[in-house]
Amino acid sequence: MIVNNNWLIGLPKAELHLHIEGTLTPEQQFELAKRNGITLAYDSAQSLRAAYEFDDLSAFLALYYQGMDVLITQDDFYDLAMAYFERAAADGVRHADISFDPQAHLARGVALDTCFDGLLTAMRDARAQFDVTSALIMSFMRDRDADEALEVLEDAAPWYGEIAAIGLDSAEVGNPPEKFREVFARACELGLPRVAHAGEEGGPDYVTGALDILDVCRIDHGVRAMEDADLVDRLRDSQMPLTVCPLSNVYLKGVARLEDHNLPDMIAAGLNVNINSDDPAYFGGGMVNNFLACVAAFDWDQATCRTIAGNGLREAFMSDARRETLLAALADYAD
Ligand code: HPA
Ligand SMILES: [Zn+2]
Repeated sequence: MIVNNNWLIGLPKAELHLHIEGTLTPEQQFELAKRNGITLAYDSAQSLRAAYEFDDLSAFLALYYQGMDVLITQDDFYDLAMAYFERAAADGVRHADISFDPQAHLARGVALDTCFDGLLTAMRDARAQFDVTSALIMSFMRDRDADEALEVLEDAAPWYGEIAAIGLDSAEVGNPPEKFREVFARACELGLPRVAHAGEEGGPDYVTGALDILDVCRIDHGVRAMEDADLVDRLRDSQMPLTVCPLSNVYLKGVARLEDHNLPDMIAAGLNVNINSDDPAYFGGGMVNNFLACVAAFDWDQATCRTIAGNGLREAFMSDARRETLLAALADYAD
């Protein structure tokens, strides 16, 4: 059966690797800049979008962290997240694990409670308005000091009950997992699950480090794990979830074309992969666009799309009841 746009929208999906700041569209950036009396370095949303040409992760991160300067108030975080949830719902996303970078906001003088209150209120409202459930991942920036991350982790104590996991993102190469050994050990002590970006631009040793040193329950990206056969065996045997972001890898030049991506090899190796949009405002759109791109590049059929969607639903941070509902909806979903 042909896999088309409408079928993919109806396919029950979870998104596990999504930076909420990466959902900030140029149009919303201008809207929030105006609301907060900020002058942007671009004269229109169109010219800002035209600047979205990235040679690598660090070129993207420079623009990405600059973009979030418009997020000042609780309402800004709320509106950002609600706009994402509305688009995600239209894409047939039924659950999203959304991550945010508190340090990027604290460094600009935006308090933790501003971020948490705005995001958590939006998450609650999105469930009621769009039937999209969600979980929150507090991510640390690996290019900043580990001491700072530890301090933020302690300062987030009032919200431990609201945090599904801690994460690790930003510039990977030169900031290996061992830099965050203490932070992740503390999170473990606090009973907080852990995920980390690894093997996006960094080599397979970053993935091994995330497993051995950070004791993560999911690897974000993980595509370069394929360069180490023993690691591939380990990931397959443990069925460690890998949150792959196909269009992100193309936009950040990890691969020249999606056809060159090793995602089909990962699936053939028996790895537990799911697909995600990472930063949809920057990398060519949301979940349906990522699925469509894979269908076009790898000739995926409905069965493959179902398997990948099921992998996401099984590994997302959601309640057992919600998972049961969504897996039943997936099983019932017609060809
Ligand atoms: O793809 C990414 N990698 C690392 N950090 C990030 N922050 C947003 N997106 C990314
Ligand atoms: Zn990411």
